[in-house]
Amino acid sequence: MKVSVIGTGYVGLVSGVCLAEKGHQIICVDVDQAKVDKINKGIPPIYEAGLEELLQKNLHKNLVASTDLRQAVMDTDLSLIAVGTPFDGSEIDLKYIKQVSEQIGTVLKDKDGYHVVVVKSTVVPGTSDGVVLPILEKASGKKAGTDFGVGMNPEFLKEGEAIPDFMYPDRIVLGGIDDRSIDALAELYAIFDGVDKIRTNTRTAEMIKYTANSLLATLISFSNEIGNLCATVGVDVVEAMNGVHLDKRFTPILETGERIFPASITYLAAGCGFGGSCFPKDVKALISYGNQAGSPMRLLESVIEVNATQPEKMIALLKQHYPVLQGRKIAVLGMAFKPGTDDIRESPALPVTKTLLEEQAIVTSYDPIARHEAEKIFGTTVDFRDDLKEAIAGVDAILIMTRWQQFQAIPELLKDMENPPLVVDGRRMLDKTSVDKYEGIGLKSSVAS
Ligand SMILES: NC(=O)C1=CN([C@@H]2O[C@H](COP(=O)(O)OP(=O)(O)OC[C@H]3O[C@@H](n4cnc5c(N)ncnc54)[C@H](O)[C@@H]3O)[C@@H](O)[C@H]2O)C=CC1
Ligand SMILES: O=C(O)[C@H]1O[C@H](OP(=O)(O)OP(=O)(O)OC[C@H]2O[C@@H](n3ccc(=O)[nH]c3=O)[C@H](O)[C@@H]2O)[C@H](O)[C@@H](O)[C@@H]1O
Repeated sequence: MKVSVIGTGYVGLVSGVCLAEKGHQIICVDVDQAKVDKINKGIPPIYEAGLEELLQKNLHKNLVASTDLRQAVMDTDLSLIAVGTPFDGSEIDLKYIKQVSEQIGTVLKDKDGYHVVVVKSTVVPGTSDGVVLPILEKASGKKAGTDFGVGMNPEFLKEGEAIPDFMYPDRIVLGGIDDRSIDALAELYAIFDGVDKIRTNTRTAEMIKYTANSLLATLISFSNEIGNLCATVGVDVVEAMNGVHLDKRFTPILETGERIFPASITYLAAGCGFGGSCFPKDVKALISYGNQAGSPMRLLESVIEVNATQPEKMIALLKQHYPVLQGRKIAVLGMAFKPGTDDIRESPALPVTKTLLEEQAIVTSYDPIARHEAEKIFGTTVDFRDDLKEAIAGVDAILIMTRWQQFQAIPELLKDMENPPLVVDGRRMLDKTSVDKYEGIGLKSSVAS
C-alpha cells in the first residue's frame, strides 16, 4: 500500500520504518526540515535500538521523508496521523491534530479517488469522528464515508523497545467510521499474520488506548503506595510483591514454560515513579475527559497524586543520612525516564536533580545515552560524566533513578572502597545486601527515626 505518515516522532518514524520493512511504500512527513533531512540521510532524529539499521535498509527504496504534505497525500492511498497530543494543563491539546486534519482536507479537495485518513496519535474518545472528520469534510468539501474514509489505529509501542513492539504487537486495533475504512486498515496490517486484530468503531479504539495506559499507570502507583506503607511499617515491598507477583494471574506463563519476570515488566515494581511522554499526560487527559463527561475519575486522580510525590521519597531517604545537602557530593544515576531511551520527558530524575541543586549539593551524573538531553536542562550545573566509575568517584551518595542494567555493576565498583557511598535505590534493582550502606524505595530506612 502507498502510505503517508504525518509526524516523524517516536510513533511516526517507527511506524513508517516498520511498515516499509513490511513491504509498504512510505512517505514520512514532518514540518521540521532538520528532522526530514536527517531521516533522508539515514540518521534517525531519536534513539531507538534497531531503528537506524531498519531505516537505512528501506531508505530511498520503500521509504522517503518530506516536508511536502500535499504531495505525500496526493501520492498515497492512506495517511496515518502521528503528531503529538500534549496535555495543556487542563485538557488534551489537539492543535497539531486539527492543523494536520485541515491540511489533509485541503489536499483531498483536489484529489481524485478514495483516501483513508487514520489517527494514530493518542486522542480522547470522540476526537476522530467528532473533531477530525468534520474538519476534513469542511476543508475538502467532500463527505466522509462516501468520498474518503476515517480510521483510528492506536499505537502501543514502548520507547526503548519500539521496533520489536511494532513488529510483534500483542494486538492491532482497527477502528473506523465504516467497514470500508476498517477494511483499508485491515489491508495495511494484513501482513501481520497471527496477531489478534480488533475491528471496532473509532471511539472504542480511542478508549482502548487510554484504558490500557491508565491501567498500567494505576498498577505502578498502586505498587508505589503499597511500597510507601511497607517502608513505614518495616516490610520490604520487594518481598511482599514477590508473594503477590507469583500469582499466575500477574505472571502469565509463556509458551516456553517460563514465567514473566521481573515485576517491572508487569508494572508491579515499586520505584521512584513513572515518567515519559505518555503515562502522565494520558492519565491527566482521561481525568479531564471524565470530568467533562460528568464521570469523575477519582482513582486516576490518586494515580497522579501518588506519582507526583514518589521522587521526593529519594530525597527523604538521602536526608536520613545527610540532613544538610549543601556541599554533599551526590551522583544521580540515570536521567532517562526508563532504560533503552534518551528520552527524559517527565523523568523522576529531573525534580530530584533540581532539588539537589537548590539545596546546593554538588551533583555528578551518568546516563548511558541521555546525557545530551539532560545537558539541555542542567547545562554545567551538573557534572555529567561518560563513565559510571568516574561519576561515582568520591561521592557521599548514589541515587539510582533509572533501571539501566549497567548499574548492576555498582556493588562491584564499591567493593574495594575504604569509605563507600550510600546507595539509594529508586528502582530496587540491586540486592540490598550487596553494598554497605543501602536505602531503597519501599524499604524501611536503616536509620532509626
Ligand atoms: N512516544 C511513544 O512511545 C508513544 C506515543 N504515542 C502517541 O503518539 C503521538 C505522537 O507521539 P510521539 O511520536 O512521541 O510525538 P513526537 O513529539 O515525538 O513527534 C511528533 C512529530 O509531529 C511533527 N508535527 C507536528 N505538527 C506537524 C504537522 N502539521 N505536519 C507534520 N508533522 C508535524 C513534529 O514536528 C514531531 O516531529 C502522541 O499522541 C502520543 O501520545 C502512542 C504510543 C507510544
Ligand atoms: O502510549 C505510550 O506512549 C506508551 O506508554 C507506555 O510506554 P513507555 O512510556 O514508553 O514506557 P514503559 O516501559 O511503559 O514505562 C513507563 C514508566 O513507568 C515506569 N515503571 C514501569 C514499570 C514498573 O513496574 N514501574 C515503573 O515505575 C518506568 O520506569 C517508566 O518511567 C506503555 O507501556 C506503552 O504500551 C504505550 O504505547
